[in-house]
This record gives sequence, structure tokens and C-alpha cells, in this order.
Amino acid sequence: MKERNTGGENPGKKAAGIAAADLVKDGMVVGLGTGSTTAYTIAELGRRVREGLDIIAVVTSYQSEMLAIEAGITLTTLAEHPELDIAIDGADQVDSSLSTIKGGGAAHTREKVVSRSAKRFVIVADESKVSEKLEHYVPIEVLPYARELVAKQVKELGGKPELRMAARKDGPVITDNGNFVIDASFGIIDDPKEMSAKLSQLTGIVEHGIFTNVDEVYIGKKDGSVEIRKL
Ligand SMILES: O=C(CO)[C@H](O)[C@H](O)COP(=O)(O)O
Repeated sequence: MKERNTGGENPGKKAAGIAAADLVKDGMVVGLGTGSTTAYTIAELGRRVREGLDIIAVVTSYQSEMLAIEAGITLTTLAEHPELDIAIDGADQVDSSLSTIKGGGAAHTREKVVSRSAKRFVIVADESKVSEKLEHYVPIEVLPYARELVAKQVKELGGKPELRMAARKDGPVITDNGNFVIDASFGIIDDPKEMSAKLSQLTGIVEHGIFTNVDEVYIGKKDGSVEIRKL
């Protein structure tokens, strides 16, 4: 399974992350995604907050909570603000119909809840994340108790399940919700909506990482330019 590479400055991620922050205006309630691309968005929003931008935000992980606090962004909760004006988040892969795989940082459950609570859902990514079809493994958050059952069901769907192991802890990755993650490889996913519906039906899963609700994608290039794709 490919290693997650989030280290070092990436001009494409930076360009996309900063450009999308421009969509955020005074008075908005904003969903803040997780990952190294969204970190640029959060830092840019923090810079604008210091210049007087008036927003409140809901986070998707402890990582985005820490970054938002450091940036000086006022936080709220979905309980207080169940409807968000916009959510901005990263991606592991985006296809030509804007179907997206997320969860490389194991945050996709909260990311999906936040994205579904937003009127507008924007993905920020560098160009390496864009592909004609989805073929990235699909992260699936599972109840620890159900991991073997979920692995069996993934195999029945033709997938290869792999329990995600922690890098600097012995044993499996534990999500912010206290669960495990199974990364499921299916090869090329021709019909993301169909695959999403099938995965949602598995017993023992909390949420999977296929997102079919993306409104637009900001794609940052190495030269610092940004392409915007909408449906
Ligand atoms: O889904 C995610 C976390 O669960 C991230 O948004 C996704 O993995 C992209 O991360 P990065 O911007 O660091 O490449």
C-alpha cells in the first residue's frame, strides 16, 4: 500500500489551498477539512481573520482543530450550527466526474458528515490527485469488534482488505472516533456511486471514503496556477 506523503512544501497543494480560502466571506460558517492541503487553507483563513474576516468554523479532526486554534479561528460545533455555508477539504483521488476518495488521514467519517452539512463542498488538491477513474484504495472506518466481518464482506465484493497499521504506535490506527480503518483495494472503480452504495450496506462499518457530493475541485499545479473544475 502506498505510503502517505504529507511532508515538505508542495506548491500545488499550497496554491489550491490558498485559492479556495478566497471563497470564504464575512459571516460564513465554514467546515475545515483535514490533511496537508487543507492546512494551507486553514493558515490562509487565519491570516485573513487577523485582518478582520469574521467567520466561525467546524473542524473534521483533532488535526484541523489544532491548526484552527493555532490560526486564531473561532470554532463552533455542528450541534450549534448544523448548516454550514461551505466546507473545504482535501482528497486522495478525484475522477473526471468529481467523485472523490478520501480518508488517507483516517478522518473521512467526520469529513463526510461535515461535507454533507455544507451548502457547497469544495475539494483542494494538487494535480497528482486527479485521474480519469478512481483506483485508489477506499478507506473504511470500522467498529474494532467487526473488523473480521468487514474484511470478509469486502472480499465478497471483490476487494482486498488491509487493516491500517499505525506508524509510531504498535498495532492498528485508531481514528478520532475510536475505531479501526480497513483500506480496501478494488482496482479501477467504474461506478463510484454504485460502489459507494454497496459499501454503505456492509455490516460493521461506520463510514467509507467515497464522496459523491463534491461541487467543485481546486487543482493546484507545480507552477502555482490553479484550475477549477465544476460539474
Ligand atoms: O481525506 C483526508 C484525511 O482523511 C485528506 O483530506 C486526504 O488524505 C488528502 O490529504 P493531503 O491534503 O494531505 O494530501
